[in-house]
Amino acid sequence: MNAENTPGRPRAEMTAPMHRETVRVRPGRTNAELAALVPHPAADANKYTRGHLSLVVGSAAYPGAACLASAAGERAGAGYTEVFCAGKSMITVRGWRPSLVVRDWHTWKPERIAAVRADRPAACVIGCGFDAEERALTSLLMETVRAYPGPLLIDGGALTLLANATGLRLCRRRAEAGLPTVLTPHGGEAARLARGAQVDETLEPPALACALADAYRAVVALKGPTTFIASSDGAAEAMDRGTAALAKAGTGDVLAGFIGSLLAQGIAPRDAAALGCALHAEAGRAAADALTDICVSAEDLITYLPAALRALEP
Ligand SMILES: NC(=O)C1=CN([C@@H]2O[C@H](COP(=O)(O)OP(=O)(O)OC[C@H]3O[C@@H](n4cnc5c(N)ncnc54)[C@H](OP(=O)(O)O)[C@@H]3O)[C@@H](O)[C@H]2O)[C@@H](O)CC1
Ligand SMILES: Nc1ncnc2c1ncn2[C@@H]1O[C@H](COP(=O)(O)OP(=O)(O)O)[C@@H](O)[C@H]1O
Repeated sequence: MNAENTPGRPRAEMTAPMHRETVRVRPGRTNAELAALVPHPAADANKYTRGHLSLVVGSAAYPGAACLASAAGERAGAGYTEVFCAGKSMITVRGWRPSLVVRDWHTWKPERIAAVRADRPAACVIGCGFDAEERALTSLLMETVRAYPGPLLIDGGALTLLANATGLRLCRRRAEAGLPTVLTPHGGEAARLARGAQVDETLEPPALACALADAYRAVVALKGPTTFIASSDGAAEAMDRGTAALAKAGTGDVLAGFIGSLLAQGIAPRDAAALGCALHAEAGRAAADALTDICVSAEDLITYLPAALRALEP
């Protein structure tokens, strides 16, 4: 890595020519900018004031994704982490971490969640470990997009189920109601979202992130070796702190848990995406320093989150 690319150093904004479109690409944020966003608990905090994170995750096919996302959410600071998963996944999630509150996702009623208040922040993560072939999950997703009254992060198989005219309309309706949505696609999921919104899926990643953000009226973190974070202002923020050690199954589920937890603690959606992605990348670096870039797995990112937080400190 050359000195210009050292994480945490301020770099200049550039206008990059993109495939068939030009978007502004902003450099990633500095350590000081990110450290200022970290939600340290107030002295009089309780588990409810620290943020209520609901995760609707983990089909019977993928209980591991529920474990990873929810443990990441808890580790990143949410005060009350509640997991709604397939009945068959419950025993796995409970056994993995007893501090998680685990329920059958048939009991998930997004419309019964009280409106999110500044002194009782909350957020929902949906889709990690969704099996997109399981069509019954479409109604669970669409009902959540329609009725969840706070910030909502959509990841994994739910992105595939969202990529159609109904998903597009419901996301736009959330934006009109002032409810933030964050989408965290990898390259394959981004292409599906693009097809669902009649966006050109061959755009270069920064332009694609911006186009998806505009179409779905959402904050989009398009993941890859460099992750591009966009909202509908036409600029993409480049987060290039990562390492190839992160290229293993399950690391995206951990990222969804980190960002969801920051949303649940009241951080604004674009800031939560920027801070969550940077912490995830720094955790990958710290884990690779200790374990080598060969041996890191998704669970290690949860273990190394404290090192990532310290890496941002001035
Ligand atoms: N432990 C667990 O329980 C885990 C559970 N998980 C859960 O599994 C569910 C399915 O998610 P998934 O990502 O495994 O598969 P899916 O999105 O159906 O398709 C993948 C296809 O997309 C394409 N593709 C193109 N670019 C790509 C890119 N950059 N990165 C990746 N793929 C890219 C590529 O197609 P190709 O280019 O080969 O044609 C590839 O074949 C989801 O709910 C997730 O949360 C996982 O998180 C793992 C740990
Ligand atoms: N070569 C790489 N360099 C840096 N980060 C990477 C690299 N490959 C993958 N990542 C990161 O790892 C994560 C993978 O997420 P994802 O593909 O959704 O995994 P999964 O679905 O298995 O959980 C993303 O945050 C991505 O940015």
